Amino acid sequence: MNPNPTTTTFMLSSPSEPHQHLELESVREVPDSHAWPALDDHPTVYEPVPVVDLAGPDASVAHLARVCESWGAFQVTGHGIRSDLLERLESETRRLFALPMDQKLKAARPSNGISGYGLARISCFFSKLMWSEGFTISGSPLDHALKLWPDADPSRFCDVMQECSDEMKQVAGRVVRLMLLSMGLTPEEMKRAEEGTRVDQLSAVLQLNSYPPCPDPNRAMGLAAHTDSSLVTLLFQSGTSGLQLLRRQDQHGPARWVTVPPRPGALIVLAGDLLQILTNGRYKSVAHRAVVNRNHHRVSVAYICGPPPHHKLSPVGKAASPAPCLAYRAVSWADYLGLKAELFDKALASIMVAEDSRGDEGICC
Ligand SMILES: C=C1C[C@]23C[C@@]1(O)CC[C@H]2[C@@]12CCC[C@@](C)(C(=O)O1)[C@H]2[C@@H]3C(=O)O
Ligand SMILES: O=C(O)CCC(=O)C(=O)O
Ligand SMILES: [Fe+2]
Repeated sequence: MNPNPTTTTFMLSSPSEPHQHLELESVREVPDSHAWPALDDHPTVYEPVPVVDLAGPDASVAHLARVCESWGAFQVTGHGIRSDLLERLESETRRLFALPMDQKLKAARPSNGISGYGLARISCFFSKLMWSEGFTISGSPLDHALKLWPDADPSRFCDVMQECSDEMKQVAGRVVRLMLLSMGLTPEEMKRAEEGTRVDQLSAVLQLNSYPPCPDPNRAMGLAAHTDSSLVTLLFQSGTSGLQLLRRQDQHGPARWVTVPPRPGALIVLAGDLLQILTNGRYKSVAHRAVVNRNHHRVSVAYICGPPPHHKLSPVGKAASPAPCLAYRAVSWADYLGLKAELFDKALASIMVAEDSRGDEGICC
């Protein structure tokens, strides 16, 4: 599957690209720099996205295994994160993106850095710019808050971001554990799978996304199709739809985009590439994208979480059919991010163990 039909090898030349930091909200017409040629690459269909209630019987491992295998994503309720905290998360995210561009640029992400304000990192793989802005928080949000609001109390922003990260970590830890339990691993395999993936070990970045209203939504792309590099991503979306999952009913069936409708209080779980590696290809990462709309300013916040950056994750359990053996070599999140930055949607394939060399390496199961 190539979730990125418009991917090119074209790299945007430099940060001085003239339209890179457009104030999108004041643009009356989609400029050529932001006009995407092929948005209808697959049909968009309605299909109810599975819901897993962490506080109810839905959280059964058998149900979860089916959902992970056939969707790689679900809405999660009963997670215990208070709705007033999620409301504050949304309003602080909106407050950040409502700042004037020159203020946001004071907290710009350095060219080789992780944290700060800027275009989606995947932008360099596409010839067109996306109709969105992003802000990545890795570690403490304090330095960012001081740059964004030099004359105001930073705690208003920092407390919400910190509290949300802490709560989302707990939810992510529970979800990852349930996913591993749902694989029916041997006790030995389970022990190995839990190394680096227990709740107290998880590390994460918080990605704030903003999608201003767009005068011609059929020609613009909010965030192009991609998979996250995480074990799992927990996504909060505001009351406007925009997130779409690329779904295939079976391996050879046609792909289509399925919209994830906003569900008050729910978070969305997206399986990431590291989950695909850890589960030996059984639970595949889900390709997703964000589309834009004419009237509403949508925001979303992704808690992108994985093992400690330098922990080497290796596959557990039998490889998903048809591959009979170990499918991926062990890799750390830090190294995998390097591959992703270079190879984008070819990163997973680059760490696959070639079928004919599996036996020679003594790693055939
Ligand atoms: C830890 C990370 C995951 C991420 C790259 C990053 O270093 C920080 C931002 C993350 C993000 C968020 C938007 C989508 C995405 C593909 C991107 O371009 O930046 C993800 C990256 C990822 O999951 O690989
Ligand atoms: O805004 C969305 O719905 C998707 C965001 C996303 O995919 C990401 O931040 O990785
Ligand atoms: Fe994503």
